[in-house]
Amino acid sequence: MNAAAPCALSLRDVSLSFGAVPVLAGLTLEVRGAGVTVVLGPSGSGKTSLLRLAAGLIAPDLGAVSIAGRAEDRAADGTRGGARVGVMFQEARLLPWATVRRNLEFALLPLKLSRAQVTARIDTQLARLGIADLAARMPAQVSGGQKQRVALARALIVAPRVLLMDEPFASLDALLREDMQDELLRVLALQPASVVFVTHSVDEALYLADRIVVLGGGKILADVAVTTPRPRRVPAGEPLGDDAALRADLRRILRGASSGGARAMAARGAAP
Ligand SMILES: Nc1ncnc2c1ncn2[C@@H]1O[C@H](COP(=O)(O)OP(=O)(O)OP(=O)(O)O)[C@@H](O)[C@H]1O
Repeated sequence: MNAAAPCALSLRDVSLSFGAVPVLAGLTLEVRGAGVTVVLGPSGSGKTSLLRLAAGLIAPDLGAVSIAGRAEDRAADGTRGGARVGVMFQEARLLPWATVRRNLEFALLPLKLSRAQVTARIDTQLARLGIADLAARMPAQVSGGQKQRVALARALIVAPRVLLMDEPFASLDALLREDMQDELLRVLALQPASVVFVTHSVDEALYLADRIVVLGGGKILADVAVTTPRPRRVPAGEPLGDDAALRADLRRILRGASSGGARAMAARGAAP
């Protein structure tokens, strides 16, 4: 994390419960600069809740949440920012009654662009994701993988400073999932953003992350930088080279050994 970069996302002493169910307990997390921060945790550890807090969809019981989305932000083409947070979920959540192009147009509405700017932005984004030929199709006429590409295009088209992604590739088959992971990294090289990416897959975390934050028991159990050079893909089944030890640690901590796992990570030099 670049400590000098402006804060993209900040959760400070955040607590959240649903009725009697405590989910987050005094959690503090800061994300700065461009790069992929993966939030990793077992089912029910509060990953989605953390993302929904970040997106402003729910409010914490205690603590403060702030996210870059300020009106004074300007996109690369000089237009005003408006909603400068992109969100992507496990399901594409496209408007079923609108073409792919119209779906992207709706995402751009808050930016109050001219018609020419809207057209140019959509054409650029569709081309960047290799789906220009889908522009006139309805969501029901595109495949699951294509839908997620459209959803990624829709999230990126506002040139977000922060991109929140909740298991966006979890419903895809293994090969398509790998393609989308590569696609995400490729597009981020063209349009950098602070990405907060939720997953429960250790392999996905190690492939994508610049930083991995492990959630458990309502808190952050481990916070590690992943510095392995990209590309990190290896043939299926083989350990991830330099990351093999980290991978083993992450698996241990996720297996519910929040006590032993956290200590192992700390012993390895991970920031608590
Ligand atoms: N709207 C809600 N009302 C009541 N309880 C909720 C609500 N949303 C989440 N929870 C509960 O909060 C806890 C954390 O849920 P959350 O979805 O954030 O976890 P998660 O780590 O994303 O899980 P998963 O990996 O299974 O998606 C769970 O016990 C869940 O049942």
